[in-house]
Amino acid sequence: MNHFEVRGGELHCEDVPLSRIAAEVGTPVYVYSRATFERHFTVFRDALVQAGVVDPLVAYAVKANSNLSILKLLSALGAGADTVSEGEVRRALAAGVPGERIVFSGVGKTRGEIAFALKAGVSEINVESEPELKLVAQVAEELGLRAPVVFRVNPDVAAGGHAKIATGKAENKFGVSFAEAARLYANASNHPHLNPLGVACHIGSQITDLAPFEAAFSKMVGLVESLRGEGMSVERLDLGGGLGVPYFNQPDPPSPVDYAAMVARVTKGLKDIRLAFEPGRVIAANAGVLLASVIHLHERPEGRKFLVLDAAMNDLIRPAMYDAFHDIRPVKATDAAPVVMDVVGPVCETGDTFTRERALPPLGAGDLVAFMSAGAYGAAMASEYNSRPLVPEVLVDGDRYAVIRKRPSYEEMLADEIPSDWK
Ligand SMILES: Cc1ncc(COP(=O)(O)O)c(C=O)c1O
Ligand SMILES: N[C@@H](CCCC[NH3+])C(=O)O
Repeated sequence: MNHFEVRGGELHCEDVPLSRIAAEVGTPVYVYSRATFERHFTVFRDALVQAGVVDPLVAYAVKANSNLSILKLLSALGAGADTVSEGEVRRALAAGVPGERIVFSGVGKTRGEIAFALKAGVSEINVESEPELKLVAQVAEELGLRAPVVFRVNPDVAAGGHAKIATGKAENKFGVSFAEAARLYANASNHPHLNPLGVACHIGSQITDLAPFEAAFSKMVGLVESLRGEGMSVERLDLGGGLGVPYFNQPDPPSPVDYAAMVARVTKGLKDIRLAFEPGRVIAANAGVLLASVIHLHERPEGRKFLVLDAAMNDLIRPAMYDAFHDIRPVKATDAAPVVMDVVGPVCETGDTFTRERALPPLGAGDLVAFMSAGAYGAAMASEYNSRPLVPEVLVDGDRYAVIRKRPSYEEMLADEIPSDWK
């Protein structure tokens, strides 16, 4: 079931023509399908349950798309939240995610953030280094409580994909090294203010092959067994996120069903353990598009064509940052022969190029285009670079839509700045 499809010659999100949103809200704008978000979450969770995983904690990675309305609808389906800052913990709480379904990850949590999360009753603080373990213990002692900690272990597994989003190799900053995990776990077990619950790993993002997951998860299962063998209690194994999504012309990732079957197979020997997952992209990416208007087509006499849009790298940074490919579709379908062009934004950076030499239908000023698969790491990574107001977001539900983050006015954009009165 695809909720972004051409009907009557025009691209729709569910039952709403994208041209209507462009006319009423303006462009650039992110447009999300509620039904797709809900389906993706349900498919992921149900795949695990059907494969035999009992009561998985599916903690949606808030960073992928952190809009409160999105968090609210996932929370209502039973989703937890994987968070990496106090801001994300606050978002999750504000959206109604109960503390016991919140995971707090990240390599540099501050004292204040740890205190906030502990007071909020998060389910696990994923500790990523020895100094952080000490800090969590200190804060827990000051607050007079026992901190639920899970050790994020770096399994030293290469996940493939773009180097900027690989996290599971020893050279990456994430997690305690495999070799020190047992010692730190034992220290925590003997500490009055620490309650070690288990271990976690997250090896990267947009992973399109099961093999690296399987290699990492097998190591984690071995670690749980050896910790238990040394008499330590391990009740949780958090397997992170990272499952890739189809980005049009790229290798098809494994389905959630294949992923779940592998998880069930690799973990089946472990008894009395709760599995947790932190999927982000697989829930959000294909649930959203970035809708933009063509400002003009600039044709050089030598032949190169630049399609200049009103969306730019500040609205969708993935192509500039990771050379990411997003399918670009005209909102009005046409059979006209394609033309080869570069698609660029108005920002003053050469990197503000969404794609080079892409064959697209003829397009000109005022035409609308949609960047597909933009629901994850799109709006969440947007900025105001070049003093462009933060891109708004719209959620579609059947034949209705709601603006779930408005476009700030220029006055609002400037309002937080305090001009100094220095001479
Ligand atoms: C700790 C952690 N968990 C989960 C995720 C979500 O990853 P993805 O969106 O690839 O599922 C990330 C981002 O890669 C992460 O850093
Ligand atoms: N922001 C990245 C994914 C990073 C995942 C965060 N650990 C992307 O758009 O592909």
